[in-house]
Amino acid sequence: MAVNCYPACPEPHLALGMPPHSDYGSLTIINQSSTGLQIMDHGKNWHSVPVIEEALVVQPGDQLEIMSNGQYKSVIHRATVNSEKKRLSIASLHSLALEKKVGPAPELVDSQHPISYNEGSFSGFLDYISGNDIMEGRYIRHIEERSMKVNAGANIALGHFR
Ligand SMILES: O=C(O)CCC(=O)C(=O)O
Ligand SMILES: [Fe+2]
Repeated sequence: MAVNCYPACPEPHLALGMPPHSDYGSLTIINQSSTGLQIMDHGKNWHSVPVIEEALVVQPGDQLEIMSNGQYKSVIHRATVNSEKKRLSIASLHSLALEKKVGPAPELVDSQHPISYNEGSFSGFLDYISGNDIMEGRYIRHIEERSMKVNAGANIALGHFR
């Protein structure tokens, strides 16, 4: 579980509380004290997630994208700050165990839907983010690119935040 506290910021247009990322786990459940969470759509536009009384936000993470062989996509999200008040969020991150290898479900792989991801793990994710700039690339794209190179025998350039 992560408890995030974002103090009021005098110049919110110049700062972010948390940069764009996807969570590695399967599902993340978020409770936010005020608006600030934003999600990216396929056109790379940002949308604020409204605060709805007694409702929680549930976001698919990278493990769900991998296990579903890309049928579900993990959500790219970020946290903005505001000039008036401190914001709190509580994120309950649900992941398989640290060393557990996660790959596409065999039932979802066939000639029409070739394997799109190599196996990943939470520890692989931690190694990746500790050695790379998270603004430059995502772990899930890293394991996807590797598998696409292996499958297609070609180096396919992929955009970072998709
Ligand atoms: O503060 C938020 O709403 C987002 C927090 C978040 O993305 C995270 O803890 O991974
Ligand atoms: Fe997150």
